[in-house]
Amino acid sequence: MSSDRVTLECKALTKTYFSTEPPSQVLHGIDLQVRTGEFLVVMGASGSGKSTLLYSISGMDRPTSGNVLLEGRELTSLDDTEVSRVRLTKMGFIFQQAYFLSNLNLQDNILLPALKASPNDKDGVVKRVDALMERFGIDHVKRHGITQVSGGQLQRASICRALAGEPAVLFADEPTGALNSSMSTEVMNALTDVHSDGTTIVMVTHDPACAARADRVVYLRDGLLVDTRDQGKWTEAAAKQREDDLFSWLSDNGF
Ligand SMILES: Nc1ncnc2c1ncn2[C@@H]1O[C@H](COP(=O)(O)OP(=O)(O)OP(=O)(O)O)[C@@H](O)[C@H]1O
Repeated sequence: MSSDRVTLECKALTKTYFSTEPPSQVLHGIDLQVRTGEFLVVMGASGSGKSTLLYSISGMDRPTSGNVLLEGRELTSLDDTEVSRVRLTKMGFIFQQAYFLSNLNLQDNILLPALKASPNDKDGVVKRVDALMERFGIDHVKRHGITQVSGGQLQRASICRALAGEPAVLFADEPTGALNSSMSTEVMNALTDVHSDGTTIVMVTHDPACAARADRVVYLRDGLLVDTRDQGKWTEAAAKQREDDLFSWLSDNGF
């Protein structure tokens, strides 16, 4: 359930890639507010700029102009070291491919960033990570290597790692993109759970079934936000209807 407070905001955000000839402007002035506790999904056709938007508002990349504010703090004026610190302590990330170190077991991979963020709170971090792994059903594989678990387990481990530092916002870029449909449901159930705890989530997805879980969906076309859809709270009972409604809204937008 989202509140009236705003956790993340961008204003007049633009992004031009100068590595191409000619340079290509991908974002053309995005204004967006993400409320505290909100689950927001960004959709749009391939190449519309969804990942670029996600990277630009999460400090993974620098926008060309405009402002990004996290909990009221201007990110765009920080230097790279300060941005890295904000990412480590205030943000969690889940990607399509789970990036883990092959020489560490699952638990140590999950612990790594949170221990880096809070080196003086080792006991607290370990306790939190243990609780997360139990909650998301991977405590029995915590000593396994990363090639000894399923894709769904690995992605749930990514969620644990992203939440271990108690982030203000969780960013997910196609978190189910590499999963089959039952693993995808597993992961979306986990994210729905995380959201019901009050975590703010911003997710990019192509999948209407995943997007149907969100409180709100925004539609990006050629680097502009052209439509927004409030969906209210997701329930399993109404899931099919909600997916159908979302699908027709997406079709109207040319998806
Ligand atoms: N680092 C980069 N340098 C130059 N151009 C880029 C770079 N990253 C993305 N682009 C271009 O920017 C445009 C938007 O890409 P982006 O990945 O943000 O779109 P998307 O909506 O997430 O696409 P998809 O759904 O296919 O992942 C594309 O034309 C892409 O080729």
